Amino acid sequence: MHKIHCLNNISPYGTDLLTADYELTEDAASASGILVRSAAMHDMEFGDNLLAIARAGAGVNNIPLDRCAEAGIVVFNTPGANANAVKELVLCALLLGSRGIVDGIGWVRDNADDPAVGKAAEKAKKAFAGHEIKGKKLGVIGLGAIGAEVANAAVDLGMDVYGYDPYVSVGAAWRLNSAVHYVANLDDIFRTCDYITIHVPAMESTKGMIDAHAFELMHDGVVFLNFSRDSLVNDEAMAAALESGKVGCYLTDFANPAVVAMKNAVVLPHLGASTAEAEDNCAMMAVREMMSYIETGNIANSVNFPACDMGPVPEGLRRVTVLHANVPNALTRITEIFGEAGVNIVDLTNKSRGDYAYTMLDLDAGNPGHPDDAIDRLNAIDRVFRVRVVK
Ligand SMILES: NC(=O)c1ccc[n+]([C@@H]2O[C@H](COP(=O)([O-])OP(=O)(O)OC[C@H]3O[C@@H](n4cnc5c(N)ncnc54)[C@H](O)[C@@H]3O)[C@@H](O)[C@H]2O)c1
Ligand SMILES: O=C(O)CC[C@@H](O)C(=O)O
Repeated sequence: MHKIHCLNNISPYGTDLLTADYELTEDAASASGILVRSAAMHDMEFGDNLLAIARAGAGVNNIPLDRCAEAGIVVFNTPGANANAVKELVLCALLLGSRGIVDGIGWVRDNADDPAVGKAAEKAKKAFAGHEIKGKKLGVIGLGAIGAEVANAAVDLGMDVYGYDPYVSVGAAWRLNSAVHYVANLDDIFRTCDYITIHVPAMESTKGMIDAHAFELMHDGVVFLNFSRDSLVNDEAMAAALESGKVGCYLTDFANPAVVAMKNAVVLPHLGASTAEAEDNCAMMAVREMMSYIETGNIANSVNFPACDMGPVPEGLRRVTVLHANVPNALTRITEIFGEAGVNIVDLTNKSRGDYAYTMLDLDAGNPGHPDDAIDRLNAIDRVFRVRVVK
């Protein structure tokens, strides 16, 4: 029986997919799998049984990816599963940043007791007039699942769209509307656009990438949208840019003490992926990825180990998997050990990704040799993180 712990509320559409071989547990320390949304895991101790963490969502900055890799824990996310939800909220934010909607709603609330509110509104409304987004220039930083959807939807709304992503995947580039202008230099997005929206992951390399230099290049009154993570924007520089009018409006999904105090900031409580549809999609994808890894060793959509797929375990074979460091000679050591134990390797896949690698081996169970000795010897290899007999 595999025990699964949910660190956050996970849609039952996901947990209902767990078969009779699984049970939910309140005890994270005994779990083989953890399902999580935004809960912070950096200070968490992980149990020895923990094989996988599946993030029902895109961002994985709440999970210590390298520590997990070195403990033999595969971390998954659910790319694209909540992209439409975020895209729709970004479109809403474009309009909130263009028209006096927020202040207008505030005015109506403040005047709710006035019996002549209708007449008063006709006089007051000139204070809340705005601009149309049609024909305006939108810069999209990051053209992954969300950025590409935002860029395409903005083209459909008549915007002139500029996209920047030096690492764009072939799939995402293929999905982009050909009307999106590809920009090779980020500064050109800052210089050109009336609206800028950022859709990149929070990493050391993207921390504070929207800084005083970026604001210096922007148009006066630019509207800036951040539905990715607050660490991407330097709050001090943003506060100064809002104060001077360089940024006309900052729309962010990430409340913190600095942004809630900013003039002309519209702050939402991390609502980007909070739709029933996105929560269901993410939960189902996370549970499927985790079950597939536990039952077959196949890895899809991991963020710390390479994708690797040998299909279901063939009848009559035994599958062993090895999570290890991406170092010279690792594969030779692994195959040598099985050879010396008299175990025939019928099929094998080895993939690497950055510092980490994964080897899957299907072994001849009819002529088993001494597989237990082999497993002990594999476990003793330096920089082997986990050896698992899947079946
Ligand atoms: N507000 C929310 O509720 C919510 C929901 C989902 C995702 N997010 C955030 O949005 C981010 C993006 O999500 P996604 O699903 O589009 O992810 P994704 O992985 O599909 O796309 C990210 C894109 O950013 C690009 N990129 C990386 N570094 C870059 C850089 N320095 N400059 C320009 N581009 C860069 C990558 O090449 C990739 O194409 C997530 O990492 C997460 O932090 C927020
Ligand atoms: O789980 C959520 O509500 C937010 C998820 C979102 O920030 C993500 O990165 O996918």
